Amino acid sequence: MAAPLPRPPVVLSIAGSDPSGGAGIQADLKTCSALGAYGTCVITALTAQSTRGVTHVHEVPTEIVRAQVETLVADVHVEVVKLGMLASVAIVEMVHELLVTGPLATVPVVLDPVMVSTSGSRLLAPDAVAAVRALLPRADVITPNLPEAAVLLGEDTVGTVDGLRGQAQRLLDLGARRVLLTGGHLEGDASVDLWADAGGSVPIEAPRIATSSTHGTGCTLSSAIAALRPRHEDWLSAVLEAKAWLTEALRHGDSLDIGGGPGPVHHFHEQSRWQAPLSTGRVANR
Ligand SMILES: Nc1ncnc2c1ncn2[C@@H]1O[C@H](COP(=O)(O)OP(=O)(O)OP(=O)(O)O)[C@@H](O)[C@H]1O
Ligand SMILES: Cc1ncc(COP(=O)(O)O)c(N)n1
Repeated sequence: MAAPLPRPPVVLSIAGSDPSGGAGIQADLKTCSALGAYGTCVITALTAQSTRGVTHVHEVPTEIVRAQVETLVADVHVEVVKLGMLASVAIVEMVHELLVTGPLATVPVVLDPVMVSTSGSRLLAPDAVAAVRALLPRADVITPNLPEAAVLLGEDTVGTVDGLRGQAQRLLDLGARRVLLTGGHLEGDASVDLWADAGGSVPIEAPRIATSSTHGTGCTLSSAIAALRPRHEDWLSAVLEAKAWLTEALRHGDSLDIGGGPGPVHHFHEQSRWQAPLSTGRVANR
C-alpha cells in the first residue's frame, strides 16, 4: 500500500478579501482545507462586500503585497500559487515580478483573471487588463469565465461551445499554456467548460445545478485545481476532480442559506466531502 503524503501540499492564494466568505481568499482557504491542502494567503485588496454586492475596495500598497510574499516564502515552501483579484496595474506588475525574478519564480501558477464580481463591481482596474495579459505566459493554467476571456482578447463574449474553442485557441496564441474557459454563464442542462492546451481542446461537462448559490464559484474552482494539482499526474486530471467536487459543493450551497443575495457554495457538505487518496507522494512540477 502506498504511503499517504507526509503533509498536505501548501497552496498560496494571492487574492482579495471577501468578508462574506464566499469568494476571494476566504473561499480559497476553505477550498484548500476541504481538499486536503494547506492554504496560505497574501491579500491584495480589502473589499467591503456581502452576498448582495461590493460597496468598497481598498487596495493593499504594493510594498506590503511584496512583504507578505517575501516573509511567507522565506519560511514556508509553497507548492502551487493561485492568483485571484489583483486589483490594479501596480499590484499585477508586482506579483508578476515576484513570479518571474522573485521568490515564486519556480512555483506553478493557476491564474483566475478576476475582473468583475457577479454583482457587477469592478475588481480589476480597466487599465490593468494589459498587465494581466502579460502575465498569461507565466501561468500554468488560466481559468477565465466568458466575459474575462472576451476582455483579455478584446472581443465580444461568445455563447456557444464552438465560440469557446476559438477563444481558448486565441488565449493559447497570447501565450497561455493551458486554458480552462469556464461556462457558468452559458445556458443549458449541462454546465460546460472548455479545456485547451497544446494537444487540442476538450469540453468538460457536469450537470447544471439549479441554484442561486453561485457566489465565488470561479474562485473555488481555481483554488481547487491548485489544491489538487500536487495529488495528480497532470493538470487536466486535477481539473476534472476539481470540477466534480465543485459541482457537489454547488449542489449543497442553498442548504447553507447565507445572506440575501447569491450565496456561497458549500465547501464542507458531507456529500461533497473529499477523502485523501493513497498517494505516491509526488508533488507538482512545471
Ligand atoms: N449552476 C451551475 N451548475 C453547475 N456548475 C456551475 C454552475 N454555475 C457555474 N458552474 C461552474 O462553476 C465554475 C465557475 O463558473 P463561472 O463560469 O460561473 O465562473 P465565474 O464567473 O468566474 O464564477 P464567479 O464569478 O461566480 O466566481 C465552472 O466550472 C462552471 O461550469
Ligand atoms: C475578493 C473577491 N474576489 C473575487 C470575487 C469574484 O467572485 P464573484 O464573481 O462570485 O463575485 C469577489 N466577489 N471578491
